[in-house]
Amino acid sequence: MADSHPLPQLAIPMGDSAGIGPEVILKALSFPLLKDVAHVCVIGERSLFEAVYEHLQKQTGLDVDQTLANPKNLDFLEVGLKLSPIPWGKPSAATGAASFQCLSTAITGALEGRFGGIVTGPIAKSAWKAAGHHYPGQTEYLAERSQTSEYGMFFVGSSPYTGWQLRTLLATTHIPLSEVPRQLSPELLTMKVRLLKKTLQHEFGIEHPRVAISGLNPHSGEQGQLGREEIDWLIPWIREMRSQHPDLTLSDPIPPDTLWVGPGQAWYGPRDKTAQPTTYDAYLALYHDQGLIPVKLMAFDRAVNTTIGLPFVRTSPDHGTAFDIAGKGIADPTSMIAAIQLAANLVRQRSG
Ligand SMILES: NC(=O)C1=CN([C@@H]2O[C@H](COP(=O)(O)OP(=O)(O)OC[C@H]3O[C@@H](n4cnc5c(N)ncnc54)[C@H](O)[C@@H]3O)[C@@H](O)[C@H]2O)C=CC1
Ligand SMILES: NCC(=O)COP(=O)(O)O
Repeated sequence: MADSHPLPQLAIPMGDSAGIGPEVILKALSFPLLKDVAHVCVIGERSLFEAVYEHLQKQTGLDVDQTLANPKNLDFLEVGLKLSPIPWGKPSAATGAASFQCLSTAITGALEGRFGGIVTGPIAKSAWKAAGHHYPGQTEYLAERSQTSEYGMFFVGSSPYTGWQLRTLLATTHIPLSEVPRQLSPELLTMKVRLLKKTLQHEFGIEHPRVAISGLNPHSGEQGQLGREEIDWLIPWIREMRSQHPDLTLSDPIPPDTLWVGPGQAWYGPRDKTAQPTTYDAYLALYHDQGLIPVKLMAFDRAVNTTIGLPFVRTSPDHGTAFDIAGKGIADPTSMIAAIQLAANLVRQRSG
């Protein structure tokens, strides 16, 4: 397939069919601009998408010609699912098994070179568990299937107000908060910084990246008074990294709250138009919510989650399954559109 088609080849596994995945896929693929960006193959059953299309048409009064792609006009890779009627808002072992099978099929296609990238629909981790698939998320399954030990969860969002791009890597991801200090180590951060530098240089064209590192404790420990990780190993590790990577600028550990003041100003535009916010090319957050609270405050409707370090491109909208609004026709596809655009750009970058 890849040889006969000049556009990047992307697979979109549908995600959990009880959620908004199929809806945001149909909405995103109705954008004519995306036709020139990538060739897309939806992984899931055409009949399921037809049922979603008909439901949204009948139940919500959407002007379907304007807002939804007609499944008749899309390419599907079917995997033999039997999931109708759609269980709106009610994930189960069956929907978990189905979303897992769709992702698995997409990964096989990417590993065989049929797809340059995968744009995942949102899944419910609990439904995967109910189906017997004990992965913390799609990221970890993608890494295992591609035998990738060094990978990272990286979020990218462009401001609609200023055009500034917020890029955030999470050092640890789907683990309990109590585990974070135990899992953080100089070795783990060294790997994450190496991956981040490579990504910024090769995929975002930033030759000498500037990276801000968050402290772990309030006020970055306040000289050990509020926590010792910064003094005991984080600051010595940063010094060592600076000597190993002269082409990279690394900040000291910045207090985890004030770290986000500059990005907030750069995202919304500074109040004082003459003041230049202090910003970095990327932000290394030490745990999931330290990075994702600011990302979602600023960019929930448009940030993209991308897994760096894989042998193929993987992006995803930053939101989840949104079971509370499934089937209502009100899901916003902006993040899915951005995920498709970023995946296409990254595939192009990789193919030179
Ligand atoms: N990449 C993935 O597969 C992800 C999956 N999840 C999964 O999603 C499930 C629900 O997680 P939550 O924390 O509730 O997050 P969520 O993102 O699904 O929903 C949070 C809130 O935002 C709203 N929302 C989300 N996406 C929206 C959209 N496109 N348009 C309009 N409103 C939207 C929802 O209605 C809800 O009120 C969980 O099972 C979680 O594991 C969460 C994040 C990423
Ligand atoms: N909150 C981010 C998230 O849950 C990403 O999940 P996944 O992409 O690993 O499935």
